[in-house]
Amino acid sequence: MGPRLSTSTSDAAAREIPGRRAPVLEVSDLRMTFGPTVALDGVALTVERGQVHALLGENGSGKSTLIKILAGYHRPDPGGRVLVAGRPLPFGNPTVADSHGCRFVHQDLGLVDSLSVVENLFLTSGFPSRWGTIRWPRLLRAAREDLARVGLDLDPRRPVAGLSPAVRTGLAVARALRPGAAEVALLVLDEPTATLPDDEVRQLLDIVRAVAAAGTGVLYVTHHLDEVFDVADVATVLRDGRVVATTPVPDLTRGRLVNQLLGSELDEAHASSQALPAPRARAVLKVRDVAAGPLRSLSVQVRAGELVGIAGLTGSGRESVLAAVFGMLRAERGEVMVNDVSLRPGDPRRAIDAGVAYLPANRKTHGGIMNLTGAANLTLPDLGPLWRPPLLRLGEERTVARTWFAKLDVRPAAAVHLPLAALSGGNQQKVLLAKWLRCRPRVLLLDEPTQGVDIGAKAQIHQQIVAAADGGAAVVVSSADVDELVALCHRVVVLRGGHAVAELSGEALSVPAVNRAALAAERTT
Ligand SMILES: Nc1ncnc2c1ncn2[C@@H]1O[C@H](COP(=O)(O)OP(=O)(O)OP(=O)(O)O)[C@@H](O)[C@H]1O
Repeated sequence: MGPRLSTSTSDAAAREIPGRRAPVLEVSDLRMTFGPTVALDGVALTVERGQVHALLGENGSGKSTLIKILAGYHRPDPGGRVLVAGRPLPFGNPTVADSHGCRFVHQDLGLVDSLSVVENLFLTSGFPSRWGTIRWPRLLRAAREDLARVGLDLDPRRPVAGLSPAVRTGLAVARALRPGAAEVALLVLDEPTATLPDDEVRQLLDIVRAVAAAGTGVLYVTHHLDEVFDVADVATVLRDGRVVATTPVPDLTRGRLVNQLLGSELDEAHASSQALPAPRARAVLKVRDVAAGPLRSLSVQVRAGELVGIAGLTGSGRESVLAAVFGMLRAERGEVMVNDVSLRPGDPRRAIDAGVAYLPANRKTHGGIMNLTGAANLTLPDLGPLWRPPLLRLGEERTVARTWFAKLDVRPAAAVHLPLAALSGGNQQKVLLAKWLRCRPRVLLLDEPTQGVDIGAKAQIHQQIVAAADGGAAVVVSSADVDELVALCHRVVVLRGGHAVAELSGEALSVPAVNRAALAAERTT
């Protein structure tokens, strides 16, 4: 399953040394500027066959820009060179990237929920047919082969809608690896585990190992340091568009990796352990017997100044809780009260008027407005203080934005003026969080608040969430990241099978205890 090597003279650069096959990817001197921003500055990187090569870096360090160049989406500044399995890759053409054997699985997996596994597998490549009739037996056989290639034992006729996130990601990988015009030399995975719970991360890492074992080189973008040690052979760290280091993983320690990432030591234990404020007596948010989708029943009360976590595996109902409380997802049953106001199912407007702010997990579909500036996105929900009819005081808006962006370390400094689309993914997340923190909500609902955020910024975000609670907000955080919940919350409600099966606080609150409760077969409360 090696990469096909061209024999044309223009591909003399194929550089076949007898007995040694060219690396699947060789990047040299890659530079990319967006106006005054230097996103990549002389980047060089090599991925060998069968290697898992982790690519890390702070938010805005240039990872996505590099991937977008490989995918043919961006054209870099002149001078850089990319070889795929020894063949020069022409820039700015997604089809050519594909025919050179580069495949990509982005965070947005591009699956169609209403279709089956087999239909999704053939969606992009077309269905084999004879005289206009789809040859289903052949299709199902090929689908089983595709799934087996990534170690997935799955009925291809199943609808995609019911699959867990790890299996969905595996399916997207299987689709990317479908044999096509060129054999797959390089698979690029862009933060594939951003919102996966621990047990699903393990499942996905098995898939990544299986892909590499078959000879494909894998470029694996992540912010999760544990995954580097679990799955990667080599790690390259970018900072401000430059390669800081490329190190074989056996030569790395966690401390050394953090140092490469941040340019300084970060005391992670210290950074994530916050002194939590003392909750007030008054319950601000009262949720009683709410059911919505996989969530069968949840009752919880949250006091002013209190931080409550929601934990649970995929399918436990965790992902539905905050959307149902906010009203974005119509609850089938139950009651939500904010102080004395009763919220209505499916009526987010009423929730906002009652002082509820909700940061959804999916910033692409429910998040910010990509063509508005960072400052405009920040101030959008509450323009009142900036409004002097008939004018919006733009200077004041920028000052407010600068203050908030400094608190959350939004980069670059020009983010205030830049459209949201020009910010890196992690920095977009920080802007959207700042937007709701600024509104000083009575109830703050946060779904995966630090997804895609680097380890340094995560600590800053946690500080600001705690500060919101200190200011009197009742905060509920739903996260697949159990470490985050344990570091940030007074108590954590664990869901399983749509019900709350445990509530852990004080001494009893720990990562193993939450994981045990999430996995335990029986209900413990
Ligand atoms: N379309 C664009 N226009 C202007 N600047 C851009 C554009 N895309 C990226 N940038 C800038 O290039 C730099 C690198 O961004 P990039 O998205 O590559 O970072 P990243 O390492 O992927 O970050 P993250 O971990 O947050 O996803 C950032 O300063 C970003 O603001």
